[in-house]
Amino acid sequence: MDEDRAEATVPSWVSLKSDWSKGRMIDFRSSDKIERGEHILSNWDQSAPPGESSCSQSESRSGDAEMKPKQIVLMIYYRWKSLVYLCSGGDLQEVIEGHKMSLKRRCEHVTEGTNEAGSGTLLNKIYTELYITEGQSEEVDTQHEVRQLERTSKKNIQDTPIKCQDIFKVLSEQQRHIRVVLTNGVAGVGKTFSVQKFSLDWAEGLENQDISLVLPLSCRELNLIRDEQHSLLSLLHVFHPTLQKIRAEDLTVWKLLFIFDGLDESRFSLGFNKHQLISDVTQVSSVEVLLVNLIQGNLLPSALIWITSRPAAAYQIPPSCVDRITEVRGFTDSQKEEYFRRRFSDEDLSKRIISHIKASRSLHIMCLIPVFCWITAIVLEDMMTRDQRGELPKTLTDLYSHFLRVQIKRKKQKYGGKQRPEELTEADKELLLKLGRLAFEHLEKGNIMFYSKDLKRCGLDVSEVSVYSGVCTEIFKRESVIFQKSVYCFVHLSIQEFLAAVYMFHCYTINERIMESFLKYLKPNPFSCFVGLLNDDPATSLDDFLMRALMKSLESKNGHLDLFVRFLHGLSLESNQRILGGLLDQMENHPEIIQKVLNNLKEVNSDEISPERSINIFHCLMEMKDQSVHQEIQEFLKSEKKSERRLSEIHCSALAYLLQMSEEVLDELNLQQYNTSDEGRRRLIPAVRNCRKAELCYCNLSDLSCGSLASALRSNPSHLRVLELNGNQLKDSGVKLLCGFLQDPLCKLETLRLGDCCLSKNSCDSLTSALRSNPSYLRELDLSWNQLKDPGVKRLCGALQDPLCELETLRSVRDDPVLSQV
Ligand SMILES: Nc1ncnc2c1ncn2[C@@H]1O[C@H](COP(=O)(O)OP(=O)(O)OP(=O)(O)O)[C@@H](O)[C@H]1O
Repeated sequence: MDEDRAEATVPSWVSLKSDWSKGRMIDFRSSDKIERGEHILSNWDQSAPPGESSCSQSESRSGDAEMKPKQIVLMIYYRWKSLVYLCSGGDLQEVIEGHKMSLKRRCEHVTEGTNEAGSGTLLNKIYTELYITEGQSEEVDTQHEVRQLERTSKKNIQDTPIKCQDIFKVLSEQQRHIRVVLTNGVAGVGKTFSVQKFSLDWAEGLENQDISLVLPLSCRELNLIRDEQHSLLSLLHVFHPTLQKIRAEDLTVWKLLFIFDGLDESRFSLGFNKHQLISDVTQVSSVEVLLVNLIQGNLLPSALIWITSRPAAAYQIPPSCVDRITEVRGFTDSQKEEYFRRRFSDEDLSKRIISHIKASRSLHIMCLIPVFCWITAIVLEDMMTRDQRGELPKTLTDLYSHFLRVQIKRKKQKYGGKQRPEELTEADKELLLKLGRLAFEHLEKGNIMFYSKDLKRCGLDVSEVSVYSGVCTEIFKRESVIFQKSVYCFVHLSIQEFLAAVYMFHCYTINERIMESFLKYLKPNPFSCFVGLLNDDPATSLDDFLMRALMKSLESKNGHLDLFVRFLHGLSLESNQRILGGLLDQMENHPEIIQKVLNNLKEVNSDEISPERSINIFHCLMEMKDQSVHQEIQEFLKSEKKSERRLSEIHCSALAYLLQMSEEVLDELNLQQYNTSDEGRRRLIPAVRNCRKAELCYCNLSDLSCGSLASALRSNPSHLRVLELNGNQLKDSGVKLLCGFLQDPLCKLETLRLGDCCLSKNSCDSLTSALRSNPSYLRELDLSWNQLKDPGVKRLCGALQDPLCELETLRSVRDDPVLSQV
């Protein structure tokens, strides 16, 4: 199937186009064509003339009455041009129809793994409506869906749902013309499926027919021409060969929609501040420059742009260029059920699967993200149709181990063999471990796409069907073929992370040297319990190995090894090793060793690690099925005398996790009320995302804590009204990080106390620009006991003159906090 799909991307379009257009008469009187022509004319009523920046687009779209003479002239010119074009018999309709057919062919089948090579499922058969909201409601600094799960299982009542097909529509009177839409969503939440469904509905003539051409351009494919120079026109010719005949002037006449799917996968950097200005579709430049010019509206100012991205990469697009932000949030509870009903034609089976999922809280939460629905469907279908059912998966390692086991079994059933279906042959094992190596080596570098040479380096023979058939079809796939170059990837990032962990665990059991180079770390060991350990010493015991891997993962800034290290801990349990049917050499782990691993996790000293990331230590415990900390925190929450109970650091991570997950918004979080260490208090910071008032005074917080505080605040800005940070060494750098949150229009903070925080005039600058961008909420700002100096305060006062500024009280006196009314 993958090969089919890969071929279908480019070469088939060419043949489709040439076959289709061969010998076909064009009927200029076709009513369809006339309608299309009228459409184009009416579209031009809404579009602005070229040459204006996107960021100022909206003002120029208010209708003819308010247009400047130059705009009217340009508009008449475009109307005339499109009319001449139609009348001169341009094969507009033909090109559009050809493109629609090609797009339909490309989008009507889904590309998720399938065990039957060559057979694809129809998108419309399994496509289930997703929960998409307008606006950004959740944290944007996380890139992995698993971490997102911990936040999105609760819905915010202020969210405004929006249908995928409506994302370019003006839905209320307050809205202006929507030209650039940015759709955020974590991995596997359904962004590509949404793009595919939008394109299919357009190609089938069902939705958005006012758009002349929908032009999807996947960022992972654009990577392939990263080093080449192209004009926008030649770029379209390369990726949409059905459009070979279109000319530069056509592009300026039609209403186009460019879809850039998967910005996070792009390997180019978008320099919005400094770049070559391009307004001509035939002008040659790099892909990134073309993209920036399109987004800014310098190039084809009337073209619509839709960008999808995982949250971690979305920041690359300046908010001023975006007219609408939407977020794919996954499936609601009823959509989850709908998904399983659509997936299985056997109604009884789907009913049983749904009731099993409902009975398991962890599975039910996981199914919020569609890709987990898919994995769960595969695992549960197998378990339900088997005689001995066994225990349902409870942890992620459980689920993924079962998933891999199902793949192994399917292969055996398909190709026969003497062993029991669950057992692996040496060849299978070898192949899976080679894939594991590929997964691991590229995960370390942050790569999710591989070329043939990467496969060869890991001993994988790309020409072998074994890579695509049997055991690997739902694990690994050839994504596309462009310019005769194949690109490969794992069906999902989490599968890459799981196989990478399997491989690393295997290396540990056979004492492979690669493990040593991975586990070597340069920073001084931050773990008090390992102070005596030399960094270069080989990892000998399981506890040492796992602790070093955890340490390595915590060193990563973006958490790209978090899920990997969770899987690694899960795989240390014999029960999970057994599920994998001989892929891992089973280790005899004495209970004392496992206990030591658990104790290490509970005692990790993470002074230098962000509190957000420390929560992963708690997740590692959960993957090892240790419920003790979880239970103790549940008891703590129920207890009357909370301040008397001493909380360890791991307790605080667990508490932070539970508080941020809670349906209820906390009225007040006062860190001083918890009987714990300074580090414990820091680990509670992520809970700020779910409270109205946060008192974090005199907690020895530094600028490092401000980073995680800012990211916690950005996640749910609508709740927090009061933030007190007096007496912490935040410094200017910390305040700068906080101001990133303050200037967000969604931030409704009313009181901010930063007294005695080691601030200088630089903080005044940061606060001034934050107040200028978001002047309407802050009422009280306390800056007393800092070294602000007069020029700093003066600048701040400048911002207060803004008529929109609502600040009522500013404390800024150095010696004595005197209240000054503004
Ligand atoms: N609307 C949907 N209906 C049915 N299944 C879906 C839907 N959306 C997603 N899925 C399932 O989830 C998988 C992942 O979806 P998709 O590739 O669209 O995610 P994504 O958000 O683009 O992820 P990534 O950021 O990793 O590219 C799909 O292969 C499919 O199995």
